Amino acid sequence: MYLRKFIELVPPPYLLNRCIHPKITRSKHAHHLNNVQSESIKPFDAIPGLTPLPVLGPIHHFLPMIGSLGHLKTFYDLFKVLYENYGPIVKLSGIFARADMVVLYEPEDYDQIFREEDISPSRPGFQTLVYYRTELKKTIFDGVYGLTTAEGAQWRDFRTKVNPIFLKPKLVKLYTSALSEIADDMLLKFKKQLDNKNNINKNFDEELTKWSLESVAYVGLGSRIGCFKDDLKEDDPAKILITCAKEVLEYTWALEFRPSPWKYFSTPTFKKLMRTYDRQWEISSVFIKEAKRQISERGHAIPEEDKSIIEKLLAVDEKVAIMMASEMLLAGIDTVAFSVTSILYNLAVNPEVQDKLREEIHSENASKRYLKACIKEALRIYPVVSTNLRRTTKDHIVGGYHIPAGIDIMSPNEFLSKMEKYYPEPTQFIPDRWIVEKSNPLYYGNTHPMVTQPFGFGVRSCIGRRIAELEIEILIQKLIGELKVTWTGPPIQTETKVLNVFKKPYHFKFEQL
Ligand code: HEM
Repeated sequence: MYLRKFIELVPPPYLLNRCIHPKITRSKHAHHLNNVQSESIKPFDAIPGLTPLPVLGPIHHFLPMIGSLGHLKTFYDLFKVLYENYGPIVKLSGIFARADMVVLYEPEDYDQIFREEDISPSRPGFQTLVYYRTELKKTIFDGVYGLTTAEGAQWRDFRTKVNPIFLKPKLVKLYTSALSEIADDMLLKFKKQLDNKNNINKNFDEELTKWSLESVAYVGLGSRIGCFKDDLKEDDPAKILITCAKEVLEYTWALEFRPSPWKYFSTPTFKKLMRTYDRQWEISSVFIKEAKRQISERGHAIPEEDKSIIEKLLAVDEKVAIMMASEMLLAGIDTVAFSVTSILYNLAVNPEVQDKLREEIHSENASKRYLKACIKEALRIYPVVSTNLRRTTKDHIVGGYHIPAGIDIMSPNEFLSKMEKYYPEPTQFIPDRWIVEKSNPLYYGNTHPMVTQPFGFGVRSCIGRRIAELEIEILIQKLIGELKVTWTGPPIQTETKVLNVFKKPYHFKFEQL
């Protein structure tokens, strides 16, 4: 029953193409065109791009062998092929069961839309999670739909409540000592396995995921959850959360980025995903209730500046605290683990950069200037999120075309960040470009500020940025301060599975200094 209701809310792609645009936006569109025709603005339909087949949409372009785009492994490859075939503005209709999309390759063009939309920015979330929160569990969530899935006034209301808590550098810094302890545990794990290179590489992403989960859970759930225990049983809350994080990505990829009829009936994968969200919510609630109990036992008479994120969230509302924990577990595990892998890989294949960083780590220099530059450079070359996204809420005229409301605008940041046009030696890992003087040709400020946006843009940008940066800085300082890292295999490859991921096997070698 729920499902049918949801289908009415979110029509399938071919219906979106046929009815929503013609009926809702085209009327506006036609009116608008009457006004702008004389100014030679081209209509939305004239934007070059993939031609859809009836019912199938443009999926045939992606089919291996017969598709015009071939078998693409990453969003980077997709954006490259589209750019080469169609130029700086490309339309995609009915892909991934979503609304029409337009890729804008000129930073000035998407800058214009992102800015004009930044009062109440809309970014469509995973539709399966939207369904879970707004339909299946509507009565539980009761209007508290989280940052990744809420839109309009509900998003604004939630973000306004949590912004002052997450964006205060002083508050985030309170976590330095706990995050250092967690990084020490990670370092110890690496050190124990130094003699066993195969083991390190086999378990590399799993161990790093445990570290990022342990770190973000400490912030979001208020206690150590014990991811590093040697004998984690299947029913251990830490083990359940590790499994949930993995399953969310796997099932979301299968349901939202591959053809799936989940909107018409509950497929087995869809049911599994709903159960995964249930388990994650239940575990988060248990931890949050425990944190609440401990705080009320201790009493609230401590200085405001010493209060933790969880305490401040609980002061807003218990449901907001659980929802925010759930968001952190969703958005703060793989993103951070991927970014650390990228930094370590780039340091491993650039030993002179690694030496320079180690020198800074061992010095008295507290600015961490070079470390921060290394992180920025790794996020430029390997951003975990390849593209930023906004859904238009009004009409725009961009690049000579009319773009109506309801269109997903994509900025291909990863693709642009690797273009010679924007960065000299774009595929080289050169952290210095983030710190050299203006007169130096490498100076990052020579490029448009919208080209590289690893944490997104404006008021809807990543709320966990400061936490992520702190976690990464602490871990990299510890690892590079004590270990030498090299890479002994062919260049690392990425693929896109919702987020960018590195392909296995890994070829890291760590040595004690
Ligand atoms: C290196 C690590 C990370 C990267 C590269 C990253 C990147 C991003 C990006 C690109 C967005 C979309 C922003 C936009 O649309 O403008 C985003 C949103 C978000 N991120 Fe992160 N993120 C990271 C870590 C984290 C962490 C650790 C947390 C939680 C503590 C987190 C929580 C969120 C949330 C809740 C949103 C949705 C914000 C909203 O819609 O208001 N992220 N992130």
